[in-house]
Amino acid sequence: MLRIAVPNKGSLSGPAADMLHEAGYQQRRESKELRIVDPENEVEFFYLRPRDIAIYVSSGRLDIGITGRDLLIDSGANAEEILPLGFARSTFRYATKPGTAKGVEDLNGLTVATSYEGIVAKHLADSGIDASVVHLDGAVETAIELGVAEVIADVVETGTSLRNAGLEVIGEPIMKSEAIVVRRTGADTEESAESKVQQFLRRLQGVLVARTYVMMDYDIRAEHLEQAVAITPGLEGPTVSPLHNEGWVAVRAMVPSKGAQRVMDDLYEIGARAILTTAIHACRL
Ligand SMILES: Nc1ncnc2c1ncn2[C@@H]1O[C@H](COP(=O)(O)OP(=O)(O)OP(=O)(O)O)[C@@H](O)[C@H]1O
Ligand SMILES: O=P(O)(O)OC[C@H]1O[C@H](OP(=O)(O)OP(=O)(O)O)[C@H](O)[C@@H]1O
Ligand SMILES: [Mg+2]
Repeated sequence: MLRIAVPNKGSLSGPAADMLHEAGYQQRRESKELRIVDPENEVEFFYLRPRDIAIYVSSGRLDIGITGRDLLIDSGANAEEILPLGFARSTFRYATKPGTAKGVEDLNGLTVATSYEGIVAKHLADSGIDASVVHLDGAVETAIELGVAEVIADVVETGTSLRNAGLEVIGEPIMKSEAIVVRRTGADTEESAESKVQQFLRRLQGVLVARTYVMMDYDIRAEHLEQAVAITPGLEGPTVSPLHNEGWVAVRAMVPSKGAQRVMDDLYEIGARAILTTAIHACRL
């Protein structure tokens, strides 16, 4: 049975459960459940604090886990990213009251409050900056107002929390994060478990593709086919079938959903008609 760690709370929890559900896995019915078995798929899910997941996985007790890239790096655990999942995207940045500092080079002698001590201590050391780091559990934006630090380093998505606290980002982002699948570094799983891991990853990749592509069908005169194929190259090449109406062909290709309307406009311009897009519910590439 494959043992998988899933975030139990926070920004990662809901989207991770949705993705697993879309991939055909059973998920817990209520948020107090700590583990569930999905016997049909031979998988056991453990609902753990996102911050702890890389540590459990690195211990070898759990095969894989879903966590944030920033949390993995912060933990310093012996685990590696094996698949980015495209949700819970954020940046990790320094911020201060306007006028305190312009960049990381101005942080010497200051105190930085953060929940991500591992990332910050390493970044300061790598930048040759001698600053103190104070660890807080969350809501670090308030630390400056309350005099605990002059600088914070935190997750920034929309920037709303920073604006509300009257803070502004300084310097370049320390890192970009998103939800990821992690696995113990150098895990030498036995063959049957390895094939289960690969099947799990293929299912999640299928969800990612289904979320980012649509299926496009259209009819076009054969003499414009090459132009049309250049617009909709598909993944391995589009399917082209003859139409009963002589001189016309039907084309079917996967197209990134972002920009699908523009693709339809371009196809129409070169003479394509009956252009349809349909959602993809699941796929294996
Ligand atoms: N506003 C946000 N937008 C996108 N991702 C976020 C946001 N806040 C946190 N994350 C991501 O969520 C992960 C942190 O999860 P964690 O559960 O520890 O914090 P949280 O989502 O802030 O929840 P909590 O309410 O418990 O603080 C990190 O990978 C982080 O980058
Ligand atoms: O840029 P924004 O869109 O405002 O998002 C970033 C904020 O979201 C998270 O906080 P959360 O609400 O989880 O509270 P926390 O600080 O207690 O973790 C994160 O720690 C930032 O504070
Ligand atoms: Mg938080």
